[in-house]
Amino acid sequence: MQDSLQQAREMINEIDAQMAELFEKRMSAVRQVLAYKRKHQLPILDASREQIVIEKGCALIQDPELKPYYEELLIKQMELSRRYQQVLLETK
Ligand SMILES: C=C(O[C@@H]1C=C(C(=O)O)C=C[C@H]1O)C(=O)O
Repeated sequence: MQDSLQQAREMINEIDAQMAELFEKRMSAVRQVLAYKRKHQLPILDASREQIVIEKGCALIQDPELKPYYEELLIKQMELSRRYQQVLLETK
């Protein structure tokens, strides 16, 4: 039991490390999007793009039970992305 708990948590640690790396990469791409928006005076929020991100993302999830959780994660991620863009816009 101890062993299987430890194994599962090690797997979670590895997955979290990969996700942290991907999160930084995503935010780097977000900075590039912001540079374009700044240049062309576009708003941070693009609701139609967010809908596409959600649809494409959820289509990648195999287990239907997990789809609503993943959708929530994507929504939160984009909210953070917009907050980050707002901070960059105000400070840099
Ligand atoms: C990054 C963008 O800005 C916002 C954040 C998004 C995201 O994090 O995926 C998507 C749409 C926008 O509301 C974008 O327009 O692509």
